[in-house]
Amino acid sequence: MDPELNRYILLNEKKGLIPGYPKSMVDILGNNIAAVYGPTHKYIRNNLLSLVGTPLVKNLLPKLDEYMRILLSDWDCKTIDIQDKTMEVSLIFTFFDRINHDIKSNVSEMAFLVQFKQIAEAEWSSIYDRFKTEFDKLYVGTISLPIYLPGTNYHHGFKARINVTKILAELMERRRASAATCDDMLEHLLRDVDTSTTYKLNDVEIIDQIVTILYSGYETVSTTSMMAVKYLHDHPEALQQLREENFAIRNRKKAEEPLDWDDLKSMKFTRSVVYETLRLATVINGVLRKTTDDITLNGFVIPKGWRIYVYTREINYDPILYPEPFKFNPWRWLDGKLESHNYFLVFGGGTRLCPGKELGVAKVSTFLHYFVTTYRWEEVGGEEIVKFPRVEAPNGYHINVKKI
Ligand code: HEM
Repeated sequence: MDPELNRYILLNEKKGLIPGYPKSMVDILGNNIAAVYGPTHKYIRNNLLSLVGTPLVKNLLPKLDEYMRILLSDWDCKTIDIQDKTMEVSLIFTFFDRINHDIKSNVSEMAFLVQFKQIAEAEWSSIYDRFKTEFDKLYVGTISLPIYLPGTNYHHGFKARINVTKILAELMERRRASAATCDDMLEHLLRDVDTSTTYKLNDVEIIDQIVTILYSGYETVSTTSMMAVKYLHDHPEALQQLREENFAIRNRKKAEEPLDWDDLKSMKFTRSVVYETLRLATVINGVLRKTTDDITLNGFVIPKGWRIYVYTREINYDPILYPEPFKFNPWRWLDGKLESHNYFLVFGGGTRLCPGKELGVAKVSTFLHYFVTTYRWEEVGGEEIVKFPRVEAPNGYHINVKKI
């Protein structure tokens, strides 16, 4: 829990502190970015950065904006399980770039499904169903005990990984056979659009990258979006300021005009709300490392092959860094100093600093932009939200939504 030691470990992978994720995760996620180190990690990471890194957020914003409008367009006078809905926020636009405007009227469709149908036409809806079912099993399998017996989550997850691979391989085959070009991540991976990357990924690596992107951005973005709604509900003064900031942007734009990069950069209070939510409702409690040799840390010898849980959660509640640490106070982030603090490890650090950081913040911010400028809401009430060991609403988080 020592912030200095945690930071040292994150910054010193080269000294033999490599990722040490559990067997279930490695077996099911494959030889992905979290399982590799050294030069292999470098090229896999560079490729990922070319798909989801900060400079890309600028290009991805118009689509993100469009999908978010669609996702939020039919919530009026409904009771929404925000936990369920924000899952869709996290999945938005991983694969597919175009939206079929004809199906906008059927907007209760999940954003992911909308994208699937659009790209793949008639037969894709069946692929979507298969994919989502398998992906959910895969997800649960990665956090299970690695006991390969029929009926266990690990066994289901293992099988699901085989099926996900099969579905993605089919998808790639079709895309390669198609003469049409798309402007999405899959296209980028297949056609090697990025000429700055000298290393060309093989098909197995491409599939690993797709699974990694879906996996890493899934719970992080959705839980943060849900918790931001919760904190804003409980703190009307913060909601008021957030609304003012976002209405000011809407008022200087035409109704259908999407958010652009300058808007996003100007949303300082929105960003502060996202950061304060990430701090208070810690989605990733820590990261795992493994020693490649005996190593001395703070006077203790950690033997070769031991795992270290770099537990970063408690740093978020350090009263010296964050006075009144359990108070939701987005204003503490406004001057930007805390974001660059040495002990701000919400997105990890060193060579593994989250490559999807700005994309994740952009997704939650765009969601909040449209949510608070379109709707007001009340909690149905009586539902519990647990913050440890996982942030979740065991029975959902239901709100009654009305157009402003
Ligand atoms: C907004 C919420 C997010 C949080 C709090 C978060 C947090 C983190 C943390 C703590 C790590 C470090 C893991 C380690 O050191 O082993 C990490 C790595 C990573 N994140 Fe995120 N993340 C978020 C969003 C995303 C999104 C949206 C994506 C992708 C679209 C993404 C992709 C990744 C990948 C691929 C890695 C591995 C990097 C590497 O090993 O080099 N993350 N993230």
